[in-house]
Amino acid sequence: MPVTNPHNSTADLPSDSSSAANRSHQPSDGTSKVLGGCQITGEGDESLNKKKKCCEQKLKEMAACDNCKDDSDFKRGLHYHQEQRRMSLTSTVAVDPPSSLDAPPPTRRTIDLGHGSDLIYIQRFLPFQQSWTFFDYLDNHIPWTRPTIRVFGRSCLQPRDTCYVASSGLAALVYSGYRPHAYSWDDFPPLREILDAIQKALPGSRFNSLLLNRYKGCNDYVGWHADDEKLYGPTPEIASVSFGCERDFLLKKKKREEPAEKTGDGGGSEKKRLKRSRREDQQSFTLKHGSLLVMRGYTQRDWIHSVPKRAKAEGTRINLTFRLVL
Ligand SMILES: O=C(O)CCC(=O)C(=O)O
Ligand SMILES: [Fe+2]
Repeated sequence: MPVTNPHNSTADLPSDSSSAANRSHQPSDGTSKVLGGCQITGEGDESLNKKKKCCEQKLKEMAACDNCKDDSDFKRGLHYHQEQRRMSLTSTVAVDPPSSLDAPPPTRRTIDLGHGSDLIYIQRFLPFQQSWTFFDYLDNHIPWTRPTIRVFGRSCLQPRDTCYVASSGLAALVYSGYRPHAYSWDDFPPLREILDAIQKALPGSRFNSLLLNRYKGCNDYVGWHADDEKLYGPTPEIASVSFGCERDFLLKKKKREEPAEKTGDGGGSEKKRLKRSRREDQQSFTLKHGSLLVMRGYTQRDWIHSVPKRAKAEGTRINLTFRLVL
């Protein structure tokens, strides 16, 4: 399977032409619930490798496990918000969340992927209610388009809505034969507020462009790709903020050609090594409403990522990826 630049090739193929990798790396939806048309998983903010353990301890350690404890408050608040939205779809969410949502400061997790790649995940990066206000603004004011792109010589509709914002004078972004118009930051003042919050959380980091994606339901997706285009340099930092319906974000290590080790044990230790490496070479997050995920170092060189289709993700999700064009 070719590794692609962000929005071309397999990343944007229609589902009927998705690769085997696209189908085989999707964790089960067994723990999901659907509340008001939006998927809320029963899981915390950790990678799947750790989530199961967290949930097993849930009953024993409710007092000690912040994520489990926070999650139920979060779900209650989300349910509450959706009720309010149902009652007043035109309002810009001027309702207060339950008071138990006020408290905890955002917890930051760093995930070392090895070999100079790492991730930061902050589940509650933006306050819950403010995040719905951003969601409503973005949903209604961004000039979303669903462009026709060219993939392997074929024209197809990109499987999600998109928009691009960039500072003036930067090299143009072109992908899959499509060159998005670069809107100005001044056109959408709330984007600056989000950018300021990111820069405060990541001192020393700089971003001057933003790719926006809107997934309008379970069939919208982004296929496996790396954002490894030359205009971002060798170690791009990409800050990704999510609003609305939770979706899974998968990471998978790019394949390297490695000669098989000869161990003389009938292949037993080789099998163990492969099993271990398969586990270590995948990460999965359920990206929550108001969360921030940052990919850093060599993540784009050594890993690919995707947001696969999810039958139960009926609601709309908006994702913003802030990048620095060098
Ligand atoms: O929607 C997401 O979380 C990821 C989007 C993405 O990978 C991209 O825009 O390059
Ligand atoms: Fe990406």
